Amino acid sequence: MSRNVGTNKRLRPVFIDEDLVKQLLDWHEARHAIEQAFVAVSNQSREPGARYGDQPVSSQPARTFVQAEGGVLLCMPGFVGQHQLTSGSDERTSTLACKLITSFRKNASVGLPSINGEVFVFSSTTGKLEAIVEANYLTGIRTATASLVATDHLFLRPARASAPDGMVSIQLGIVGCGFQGMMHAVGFVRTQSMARVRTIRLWNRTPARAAQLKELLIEERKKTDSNYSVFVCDTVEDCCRDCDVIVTATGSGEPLVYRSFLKQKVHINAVGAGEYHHAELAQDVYDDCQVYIDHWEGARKELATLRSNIVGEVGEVILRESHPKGASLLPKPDGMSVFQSLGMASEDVTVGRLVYEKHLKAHDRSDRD
Ligand SMILES: NC(=O)C1=CN([C@@H]2O[C@H](COP(=O)(O)OP(=O)(O)OC[C@H]3O[C@@H](n4cnc5c(N)ncnc54)[C@H](O)[C@@H]3O)[C@@H](O)[C@H]2O)C=CC1
Ligand SMILES: O=C(O)C1=NCCCC1
Repeated sequence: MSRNVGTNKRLRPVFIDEDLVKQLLDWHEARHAIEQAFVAVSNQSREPGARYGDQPVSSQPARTFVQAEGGVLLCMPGFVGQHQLTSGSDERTSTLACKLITSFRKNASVGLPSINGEVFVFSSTTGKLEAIVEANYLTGIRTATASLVATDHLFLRPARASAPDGMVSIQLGIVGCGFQGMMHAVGFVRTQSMARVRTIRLWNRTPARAAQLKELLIEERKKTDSNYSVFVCDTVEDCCRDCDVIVTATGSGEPLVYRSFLKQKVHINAVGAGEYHHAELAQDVYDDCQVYIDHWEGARKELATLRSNIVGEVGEVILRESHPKGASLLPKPDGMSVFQSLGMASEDVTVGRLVYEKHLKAHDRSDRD
């Protein structure tokens, strides 16, 4: 009997570590993977007869949380069917994966990231585990990219469409300069075809962390041939002042951003999770904005106490752009929009698959099942 009968050709799954993930993942390809995830989830949310046959579908239950002494373990399984790996390609793939990720807030005191995870990628035909992808950087780039995609579809595209030269420039505010704040700031400066970044305002509870991010963004300015200014702000109010786009990425359990800090028209990506997922913005912000989510299934569970006008999923906004039937879900032209980012398994599924496929391409494809 062949040694592989009853097992499979590859004896062990591929392990793709953080350094490799950083080499393999690119902001533009990640964007396509995240758009596919958003669209797959929203296509699936439609009535079966109203689904688009040319778009991906998904299966993604609400994630589970297991509380431990020092933090929490999240289990995030998902399947995305018939998604495109690269923009414009005819090739489709289906991916089954599960991210296991922990959030241990006090890890900074022992020099570790507070969020640590892995994505397990399975064959969607045999169910065999094919790859384990370290998912700290992956979670950073996928979460920042989800905010970039939401910002583009909800705020920048409409702004570009009404700008005489089709160009938009923004003042960006980053409230919380930890790992996610840093990834979001870098994401905005690396993808300036969406909007030129004019100014970046930074606030962090410990100002030294904002100062560190300022240094990094000054380095990025040279690499990206940009000319934005970067300011470290003493207060959240000062950070938000005159911003067009804001990212909140803290662990705060208390409101940090109030309506009076904000311009009339602003887009906020609310990413951080304190005790619950909508703690960073004050009720007077939620009273006056339109909220967009990544997925209803998760929102029903994790945003159950949110009092606001939830318009719908970002993926449904994207689907209606390309298949213009029915009313537009876009924010009111002079209103405030909030992308309430929970984070969802489908994002890790499509980005995990992208990393794995790029790894196979870069190495020996022949070891594939
Ligand atoms: N929506 C999503 O998909 C994801 C959300 N997250 C959430 O994003 C947040 C940031 O995560 P990371 O940057 O990885 O963590 P990190 O540990 O690198 O940074 C945490 C940040 O929160 C700030 N912070 C903590 N408590 C605060 C308080 N009470 N008031 C003001 N600032 C406070 C810290 O100063 C720091 O800037 C967390 O809440 C995390 O759960 C993380 C990953 C994905
Ligand atoms: O979606 C994720 O990944 C996470 N979301 C909330 C905090 C931990 C990681």
